Amino acid sequence: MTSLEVRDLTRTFGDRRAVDGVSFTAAGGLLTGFVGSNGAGKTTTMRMIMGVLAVTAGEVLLDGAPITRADRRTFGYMPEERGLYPKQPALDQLVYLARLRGVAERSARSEARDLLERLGLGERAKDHVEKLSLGNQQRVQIAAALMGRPRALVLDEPFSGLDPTAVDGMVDLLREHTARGVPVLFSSHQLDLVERLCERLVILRSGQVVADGTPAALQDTGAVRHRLVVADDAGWVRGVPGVHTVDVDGPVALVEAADDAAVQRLLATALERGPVHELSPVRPSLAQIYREVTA
Ligand SMILES: Nc1ncnc2c1ncn2[C@@H]1O[C@H](COP(=O)(O)OP(=O)(O)OP(=O)(O)O)[C@@H](O)[C@H]1O
Repeated sequence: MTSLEVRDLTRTFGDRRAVDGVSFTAAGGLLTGFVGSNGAGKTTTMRMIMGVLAVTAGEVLLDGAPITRADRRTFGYMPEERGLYPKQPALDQLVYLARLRGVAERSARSEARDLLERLGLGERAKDHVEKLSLGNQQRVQIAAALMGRPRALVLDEPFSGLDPTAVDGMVDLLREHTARGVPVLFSSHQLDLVERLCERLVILRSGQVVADGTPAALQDTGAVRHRLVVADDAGWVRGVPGVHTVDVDGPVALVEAADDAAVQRLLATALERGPVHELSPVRPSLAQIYREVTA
């Protein structure tokens, strides 16, 4: 099991702190989602992890020790700026990249064929990259990061531009890597996807970590919400003490209760007024949590 940690990572550009004391761990065997609005500092953090950008302060640790250049060569990295050669066939390019990582020619070729096949590009392996659609170029880029049994994966927006089938293929591949203990850190703006995939989530705002944990733990922090469905208009919930009304839409109300007593008061009041069809706790979606912590 490999663990990748950043500690107090900071990067300034002029007097602007793009990354400001960021600490988190991408644990081995887990998919860690890295989210935050445009300009929050995700790419800058990933570049520092990969050593393509110098750190202003802080450190990157692999299994508890300062990371070395040799360590980084064993990583699979998908940079924000895609780096494929347009005039070279996809297959040759993957083989070349794997050879740079020390993989023998024959196994590199068979691995590249296998990966392209699994990413739906088996028939296009000999096409020049420039002849592929953008989404297919993206698939080749993914294959490039996954070649040669990487020790860790750092992927900047790996899902952008992929169709749902390619997303599923990619997820299966990533899970094979986590199954052998590899830490996978990936950035994304697709919160529904992040919610579906991630065992761990790090949310960045203005260069700082504002949330870090499992999606379930993040969903459990903050006030518990309840959804109430009655027979008639539920506007009366606004008058129940200890209950903050988030939204009322006809007979359906979404509320935040201060404590259990307030929930019971809400239920008692509802029953006095007529039938109650539903009263249930509601976990906030990741999108809601994201909006709250990045607001
Ligand atoms: N080379 C650079 N020179 C100056 N400023 C930079 C440089 N690289 C990044 N920045 C600034 O650092 C901040 C963080 O940018 P970064 O690209 O890391 O954000 P991001 O979270 O990856 O955003 P996005 O979701 O848009 O990709 C931004 O304000 C950006 O303008």
